[in-house]
Amino acid sequence: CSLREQLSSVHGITFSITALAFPLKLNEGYFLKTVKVIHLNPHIYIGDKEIRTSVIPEHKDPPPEVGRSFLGYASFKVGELLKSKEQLLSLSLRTSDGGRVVGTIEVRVLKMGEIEDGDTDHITTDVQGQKCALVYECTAPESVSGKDNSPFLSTVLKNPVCKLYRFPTSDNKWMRIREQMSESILSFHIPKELISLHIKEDLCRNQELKELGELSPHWDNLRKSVLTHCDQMVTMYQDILTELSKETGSSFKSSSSKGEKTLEFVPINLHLQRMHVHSPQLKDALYDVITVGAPAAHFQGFKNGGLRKLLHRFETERRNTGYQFIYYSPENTAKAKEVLSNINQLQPLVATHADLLLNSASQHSPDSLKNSLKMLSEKTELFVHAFKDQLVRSALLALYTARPGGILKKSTSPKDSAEESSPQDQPPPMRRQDSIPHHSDYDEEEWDRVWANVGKSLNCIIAAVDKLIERDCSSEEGAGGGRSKDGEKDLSLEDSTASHTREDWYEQLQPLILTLKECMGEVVSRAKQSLTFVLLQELAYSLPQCLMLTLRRDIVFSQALAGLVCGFIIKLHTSLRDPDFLQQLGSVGLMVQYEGLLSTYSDEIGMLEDMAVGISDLKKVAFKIIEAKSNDVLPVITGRREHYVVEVKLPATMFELLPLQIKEGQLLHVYPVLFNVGINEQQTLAERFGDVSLQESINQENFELVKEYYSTFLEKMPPDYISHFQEQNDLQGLLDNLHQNIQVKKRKNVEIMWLAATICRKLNGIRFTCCKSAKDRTSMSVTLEQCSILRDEHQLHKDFFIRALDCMRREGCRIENVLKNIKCRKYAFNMLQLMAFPKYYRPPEGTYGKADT
Ligand SMILES: O=P(O)(O)O[C@H]1[C@H](O)[C@@H](O)[C@H](O)[C@H](O)[C@@H]1OP(=O)(O)O
Repeated sequence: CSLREQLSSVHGITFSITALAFPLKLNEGYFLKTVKVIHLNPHIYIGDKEIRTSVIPEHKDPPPEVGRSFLGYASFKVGELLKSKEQLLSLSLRTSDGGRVVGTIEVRVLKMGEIEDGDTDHITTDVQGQKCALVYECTAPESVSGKDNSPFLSTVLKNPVCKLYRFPTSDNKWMRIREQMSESILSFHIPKELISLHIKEDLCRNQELKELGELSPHWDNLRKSVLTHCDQMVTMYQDILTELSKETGSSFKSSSSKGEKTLEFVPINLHLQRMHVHSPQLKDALYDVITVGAPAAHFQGFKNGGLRKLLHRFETERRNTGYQFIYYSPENTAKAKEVLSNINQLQPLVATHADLLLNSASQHSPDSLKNSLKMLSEKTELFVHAFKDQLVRSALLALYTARPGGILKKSTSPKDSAEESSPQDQPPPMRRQDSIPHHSDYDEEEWDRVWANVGKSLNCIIAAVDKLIERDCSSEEGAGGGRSKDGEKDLSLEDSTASHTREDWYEQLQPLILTLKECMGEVVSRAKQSLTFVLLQELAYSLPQCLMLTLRRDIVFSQALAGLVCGFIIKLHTSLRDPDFLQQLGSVGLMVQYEGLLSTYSDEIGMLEDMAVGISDLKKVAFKIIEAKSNDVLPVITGRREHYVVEVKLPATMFELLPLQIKEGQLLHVYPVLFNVGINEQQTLAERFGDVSLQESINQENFELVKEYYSTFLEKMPPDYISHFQEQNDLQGLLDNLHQNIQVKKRKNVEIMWLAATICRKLNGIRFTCCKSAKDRTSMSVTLEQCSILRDEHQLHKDFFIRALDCMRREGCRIENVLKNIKCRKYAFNMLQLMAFPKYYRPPEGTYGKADT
């Protein structure tokens, strides 16, 4: 510290000195291990001025072990070092009496990160001797106003840690801050839900593969091999689920467990980080950030990169390798899964409505019959519509050629780029587009006939119902409504007519319903088989690799989804009384903004590649809010890999507050975006010797997504709201600024994160901050964000900005987070690392150091 103070007064040279003070070459095990007790005291000169560097404050007596552990002195002139050819001095280390040489020490110039930009006023943000205003712990998680932790939220959030602070405002009043950090049982609940769904989906697909019918030997062998692997995968998912189910009541996976196989689906160190501000003359305000380790497949590792690269490479290879299978584009494969899922849902639905119609017929109730018919017609139309896809036709043909004896006799020229011919028992040639075959003998119209029969039989039912109702009316009129002339009911006549027509209605409709079901069965069986054949192609290429990629994607998605659901529920809960928010939720959807602090160097490249795909996959999720009918308010997930619906349950009193459409089950969408800025020493290396293009393209792509979201927001929210919103917020200005910052290619441009976070908060979105473990860098970032908000929105006294920041980092929730993860109260940074960090991301002295992470 004294060195820093002295150096900072020497203009122009501080940078080199700070850089010099720490990287004394201590990378040999011996030195590293002993440096703490050696008290290596080189004398540093600036010009003629000698500066002592010592770990022992000059005014204090050396601790007793110094005599035993003191190794030696060395001194040098900075000028000499700077002038030296290699920027390196090799010095003899002498005993304290200046006699014996006890070793050598190398001193070299090292330029790191911001230090190079001349930003060297201090290594850490600590202001020595200036304690923060006030901080104390509180056990109960009550809010400043005592309102924001309802029993509902506490069913999801667990083990809160709370800290209270008091900081002065610029007009010398006090603001009170409650910082809260809670873990969530969703960390485990969502992965379990999701894995169960994967098992269900995969079992169903495996069954459909088995039911594909007779295939020619080539395809049959392929199917057998696919089934063997797929069954193994299901077993693996089942084992993981069994293991996870043993973790009853768990709500936290520590950073040190990130590589554990059985916990792979669980997000790392997931927490709600909340700041509740109560400042004089201003409204109370809540600021939430979900902090979580970047969703990534740590157990599988990053040797070959992460999902973004792996998926791209896999798809390119698959497209270019016309070998033993038919190539369907990812879009077509996804469509096949969608149609299959629609069929599986719609067929039983149509069957149910058909039975309800018969039920109405047997009750002889015209109104009920009309209603049942309406429902049946609607569902049957949806059913018919589900098959209206060229893919079903081409898949039928492909399957036809794969049946025994179904060899292609001649190829026709492709109708469009998505349909080319492909001989089946021999490897097809290389092709870049979908290689769907054609067959001259194939009767395409047969499918049309089968398909049209569903519509035709529905029409028959409609006509029959109309006729029955018509006849019923006229017979009632003819019979005088069953009344005698004097107005008395002629019971005997009514009874006989009723029993006759009741029997008639049921009997007349029943065969028609049977025909409809048969026609549907025929369509379903053909379409299902053909689309399952498309899925077989997806699995056929590079089988184990394909399944490992699916597993990796499932793992990453599960971690991302757990965080999202947690964020969504908290956001919904805190904004339930805000009608503008609810309107935005229903009509625009919610922006979910992720701040990534990963470096684009070494393993973290792979993590970032995983994270980018995991977050982008969240687009496939929609939320639905339902009324809780019991004490079980945990969310339920339905759907399949291409599309999930998360049902969030709200207690009746809260559910009542929702707009009608949402109460009626409107699907609520989310718009995930990710901005990443690496800040550590690894990022310095990436910038110097590596590649930052991954970060650049992610930021660029996601900026476009934010822009799109904002235009939808402007379009869908009411004009009055928008004009008020625009008066209050210069969102366009922020967007332009963000865009410029993304374009400018400045090193460690943390402005990008601040702007993206501000845009998200202004647009009522959900904030996330992530690094590898959500422990060290994340803690620096969220505390900085909190203090910046206090400064910009709550008039924190400017002299207290750094003190508040240090105070939060030293004594706030985040150091507890570190403790909770690694059982040690130290951020896992060393001096060298911190020198590379942007200034405001450095924790105070004494809070960081070697930690066994
Ligand atoms: O929470 P993180 O910032 O991902 O923790 C890092 C830390 O930044 C780094 O300095 C340290 O060397 C470790 O790699 C930490 O990661 P762990 O996952 O090991 O906690």
